[in-house]
Amino acid sequence: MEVAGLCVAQAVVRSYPASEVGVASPRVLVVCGPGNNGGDGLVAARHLLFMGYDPEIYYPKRTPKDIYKILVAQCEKLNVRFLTELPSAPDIDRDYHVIVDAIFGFSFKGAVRSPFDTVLATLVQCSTPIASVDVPSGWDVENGDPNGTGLKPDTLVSLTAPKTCSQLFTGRHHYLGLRMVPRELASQYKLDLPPYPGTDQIVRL
Ligand SMILES: NC(=O)C1=CN([C@@H]2O[C@H](COP(=O)(O)OP(=O)(O)OC[C@H]3O[C@@H](n4cnc5c(N)ncnc54)[C@H](OP(=O)(O)O)[C@@H]3O)[C@@H](O)[C@H]2O)[C@@H](O)CC1
Ligand SMILES: [K+]
Repeated sequence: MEVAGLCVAQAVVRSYPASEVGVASPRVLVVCGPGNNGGDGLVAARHLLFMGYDPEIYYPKRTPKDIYKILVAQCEKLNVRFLTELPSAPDIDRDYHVIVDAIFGFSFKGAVRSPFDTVLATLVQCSTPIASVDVPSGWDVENGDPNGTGLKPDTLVSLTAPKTCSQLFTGRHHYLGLRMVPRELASQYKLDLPPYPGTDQIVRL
């Protein structure tokens, strides 16, 4: 999860460099869900801070497991702000340069339940670019967003290997991250993963 979050932070900085955003510390709204996808978001927020960005976190459903408590405590110690409410779409568009969607990953299924139904309804209305972690939240992991009413991320950070739904991603930036698939596993599952450049943990697809 630590490496996954680092990959996400690197992808955000590459897609939205401060020089292009036009401010010294781009403001990032990191929206976290209750599982490991949300954990990736908590880690990414911390790394974004160290990369000179200005992250804030909305984490409405906290799973009481030590791993998440520790990740929250690390952010709190660094004075990363946790929002008690998700701002409205116009306020998000006014106040943030990027949204990190770390709500659901590959374990999402069925209809979106509260409180994330209203969270996604707000994010869908935003024009701020969205960087989705592993799977655009609300998309079916296999079939994506057949009705075209869900999130339309500008960046997708696929982790380990792109999920089937990533074939339907139409945003500008697609990265693969988590450079730690054993060769035997890649061969067993016939994963045709691209080489990572140099020492990078992400590769642009
Ligand atoms: N190699 C790996 O494994 C690595 C995995 N990594 C990351 O982990 C991600 C997978 O994490 P995961 O398995 O914890 O689940 P995830 O996708 O975050 O969401 C599940 C949570 O969502 C909820 N939920 C589900 N459906 C719902 C619905 N319809 N409506 C509402 N809620 C719903 C459900 O909560 P519940 O409501 O059941 O309490 C559950 O807690 C993966 O995509 C990648 O990002 C990397 O960190 C490192 C390497
Ligand atoms: K996601």
